[in-house]
Parts: sequence; structure tokens; C-alpha cells
Amino acid sequence: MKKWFETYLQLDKDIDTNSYRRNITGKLILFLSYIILVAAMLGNFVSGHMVIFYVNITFLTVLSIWLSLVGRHRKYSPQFILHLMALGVLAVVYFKQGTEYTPIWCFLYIFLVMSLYGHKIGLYICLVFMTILLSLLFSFTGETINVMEFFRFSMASCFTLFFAYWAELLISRTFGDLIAAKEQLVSLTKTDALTGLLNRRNFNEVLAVQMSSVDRSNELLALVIIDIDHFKTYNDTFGHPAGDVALIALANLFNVQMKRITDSVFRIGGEEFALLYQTKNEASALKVIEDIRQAVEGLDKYCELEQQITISAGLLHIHANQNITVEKAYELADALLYEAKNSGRNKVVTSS
Ligand SMILES: Nc1nc2c(ncn2[C@@H]2O[C@H](COP(=O)(O)OP(=O)(O)OP(=O)(O)O)[C@@H](O)[C@H]2O)c(=O)[nH]1
Repeated sequence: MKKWFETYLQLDKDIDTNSYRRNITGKLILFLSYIILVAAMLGNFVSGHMVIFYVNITFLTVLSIWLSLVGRHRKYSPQFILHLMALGVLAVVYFKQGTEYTPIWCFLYIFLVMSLYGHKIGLYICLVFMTILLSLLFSFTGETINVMEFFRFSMASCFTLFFAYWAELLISRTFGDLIAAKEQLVSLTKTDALTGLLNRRNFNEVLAVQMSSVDRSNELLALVIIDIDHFKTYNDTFGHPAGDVALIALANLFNVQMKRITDSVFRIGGEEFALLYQTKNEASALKVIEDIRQAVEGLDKYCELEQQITISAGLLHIHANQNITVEKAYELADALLYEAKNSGRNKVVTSS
């Protein structure tokens, strides 16, 4: 039962909250229409209005068939039913020349339209509906000259429209702010606070996507794990804040060098970075990281570094359809990095 309810209401937490709210309003309209139609059908049967009773049954059947036929496109059903109800109200006003039940429907319609369409489009639809309704009412009240009643009704509907408009505007803005706050929170969990680079949390995810994208292209994926040489000494000599400045300068350099849409830069540990980029062949993959290594050597000339810093890197080539897991790829690249460290530092060791 709970599962059915969740599926029916599409209780998807990731959906944009305003669409979710509209979705709920739509479901509510469908549900209300069924209840009203069934209640009206029973009422007409009990009071012996057999013609209206048959009209009710026919309408319910048509509605059910229509809903099951449109199936996947059911999201437009609430709008359809709502406007059908509005037409019904206008027809009652026109033929019965009465306003007895009109206000309730009119006010309900305004609120439902606003929450289904949003305040902008909702306002236009409601204005059209109210203009038609008030013109019909005016043509009848003109006969009975009940100007006061007409005036009261017009004022009440204008007030309702105004209230519904502002309520919808306020609600959608509040939800909009919530979405923005959520996005900000997501971005905070995915990026490193010091350098603004993507963090370790994102690394496996992006690597998996890149590996499958390389499988579909003729390119080669380069996975580089980078570690700053003797960074502990740098920190101990110049202090932690100076170390932070060096980390930021490095991150900026990586960002400048990695500008293609498929390039990604991560800070995956304290002084450990990872680069992902696609190239034509192994030689050009090596050239990219070699250029970066050399640029780091000269970084102290352009940035406020206390002394020259160098990096060691392990470059792993990942070919299309290589059938390797994300974890294994990282393990291999990390092993190459340690080879670079053990063989003198300030160098790149590759898998070929
Ligand atoms: N300033 C600063 N330092 C950090 C940060 N994260 C890690 N570190 C430092 O990075 C240093 C890493 O040192 P080690 O792992 O011993 O390696 P290393 O001194 O670079 O030596 P090799 O890697 O062998 O060349 C430690 O001193 C950490 O405190 C950070 O966010 N800011």
C-alpha cells in the first residue's frame, strides 16, 4: 500500500520541489473530481434525477477511459479536467442564470490554476476565466438588476485572485530558495573548500563516467595522480598558511592547463591531486603532464611561493574497452606515482 502510494504520488526526493508541488496539486484535482462526480451521481440517483444521473455515469466512464488511454501523458489530465470543470460552471451560469454555487467553484478554480500553472500563466488564465464569468453574470444581473450582488461577487473574486497570486509567488520563491540552498549544499560536499577543485567524493564517479565515454570514442583516457615533493618540509619551514598558498597556486595552474570540456582536476588528498583528460595517443598524454610538471618548476616565479616546488606524477593510460575497474585504475596510477617518488621525484612515470 505504502509503495503504491509512493509510486502514485511520485514521492521522488530529487524532483524540483515546485514541480513536485504541482504534481501533487494535479493528483489532488483528479482525486477531487472523482469524489465530486461519484457524490453527484449518488445524489442524483437518490433524488430521482435519472437524466443527470446517466450524464454523471457517462462522464465518469469517459473520464476513466480517457485517463487510462492517455496513460503516460497523464500529467496533462489535471489541467484538462480543471478547465472542463470551469466550462461546466460557465455553462451552469449561462443556462441556469444562477450564481448560487458559482462563487465556491470560481474561488477554488483560481487557487488550483495558480498552483498548477504558476503565478504568471495562472494569472492570465484566471483573468480570462473571470472576464467570461463576470460578463455572463452581468448580462443576467442586468435583468434582475442585482447590481450590489454583482459588485460583491466581482470584488470577492478580484480579492481571491490577488491573494492566490501572491500566495503562489511566495510559495514558489520559497521553494526556489530551498532549491538554491540545496544546490549550494551539494556543491559544497563535492568541492574542496581550500582550492575549489572537485574532491575525492567525486573522483570515482567522474572516473567511471570518463572510462565509459572513452569506450565509445577512439580517444585514450589519461589518469594522473600527482603528489607535491617534500611538502612536509615546505610546511614545516614556511608554515601551514604558506603551504595553503602553494596548494592554491598549484590548483590554479592545473585549472589553467586543463581547459577542455572532458578535462577534470581533483584534490584527492592533502597534497595529492588527480587529473583526467582524453588524448589521441600515449605520447600526447605524456606531453600534457610533462608540460604541467615543468610549469610547476617555474611556478615560484609567477606566484608568491616561498621557494620552488616540484611534483611527482604517475600517469596511467586507459584504452577503450580495457575492462578495468575504477579502483584498479586508481591503484595502478598510485603505484606509478610511488615509482616516481622512489626514483628521485620531480618526474612522471607512465604505464607504457
Ligand atoms: N598547508 C597544508 N598542508 C597540508 C594540507 N594537507 C596536507 N598537508 C601537508 O602535506 C604534507 C604531506 O607530507 P608527506 O605525506 O609526509 O609527504 P612529503 O613531505 O610531501 O614527501 P614526499 O611526498 O615523499 O615527497 C604534510 O605535512 C601535511 O601536513 C593542507 O591542506 N594545507
